[in-house]
Amino acid sequence: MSSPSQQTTDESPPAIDATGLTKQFGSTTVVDGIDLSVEPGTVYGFLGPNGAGKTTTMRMLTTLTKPTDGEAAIMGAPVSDRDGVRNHLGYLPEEPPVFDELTGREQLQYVARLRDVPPAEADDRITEWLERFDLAADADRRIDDYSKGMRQKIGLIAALLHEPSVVFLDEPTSGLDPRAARTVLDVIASLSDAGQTVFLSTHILSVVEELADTVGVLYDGTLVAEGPPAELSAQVDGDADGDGQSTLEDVFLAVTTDSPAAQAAPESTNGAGARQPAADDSAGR
Ligand SMILES: Nc1ncnc2c1ncn2[C@@H]1O[C@H](COP(=O)(O)OP(=O)(O)OP(=O)(O)O)[C@@H](O)[C@H]1O
Repeated sequence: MSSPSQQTTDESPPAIDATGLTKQFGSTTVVDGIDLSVEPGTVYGFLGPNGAGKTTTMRMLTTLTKPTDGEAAIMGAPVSDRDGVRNHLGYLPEEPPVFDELTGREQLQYVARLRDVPPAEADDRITEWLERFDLAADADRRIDDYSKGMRQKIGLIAALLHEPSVVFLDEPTSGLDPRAARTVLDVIASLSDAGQTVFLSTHILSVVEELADTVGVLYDGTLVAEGPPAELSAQVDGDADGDGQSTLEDVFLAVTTDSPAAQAAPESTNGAGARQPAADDSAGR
């Protein structure tokens, strides 16, 4: 997690800055005017039920999908300027894009070239990352023969290889064994310690509780709660999962339902405003 010295100063723009970010597919609005401001060097945990719009939001922030409305910038560079923003960001999507016919090492060398990492430097970094993720012995096998977890590791290394300022990770521990998952969590913590910003979407609340400086909960395309995890948990009025204490799970359950339990939603602690979902929010979805 971040130290106070890594917080944004007047001179530096937020690592991620979005205003009114909106995406419609046809007549359906799947991301509905969200505002985000993520400080450099912090970890932002992005939560929400299946279909809430998390991936769509990340695709807009990583230039892969054009917003229907609103604006976003990464390290001050607008996402509409794809070339300007490209080297600032790394993205691990849910399904890492890899070429089955390449070896793991070739795939990473290819990504390094695309990202303008000098070849000698790239080789050193690739060797280091492969060792860190216990992939060195398999580096020269074709990805075709890799397990899901091995592909995931390659995707993660590919997102980090050019040392981007802002990294977007969609379910980074998906398919990983506990040791590899622990390595990923340690890597995320060390990225943040080094001043890189991590935007982390996951359904694993313990990961967010451990790593996130700020949590945002998306529900039906709207940011319904935002703040430091401990503060959100402390504010939730209830124990929705019945375990005797308020946790991030209680927050999640309270703010991602149209039921009266949503009345227990916490106040946002940094300005997004906790929202009570309206009964017709899911209309047309
Ligand atoms: N290209 C598309 N065309 C039409 N609808 C889409 C498209 N991409 C996503 N959607 C819809 O947008 C909504 C949000 O999808 P999204 O993948 O962003 O959700 P998510 O929060 O990432 O979900 P999950 O947790 O299941 O990964 C869903 O209803 C989905 O069906």
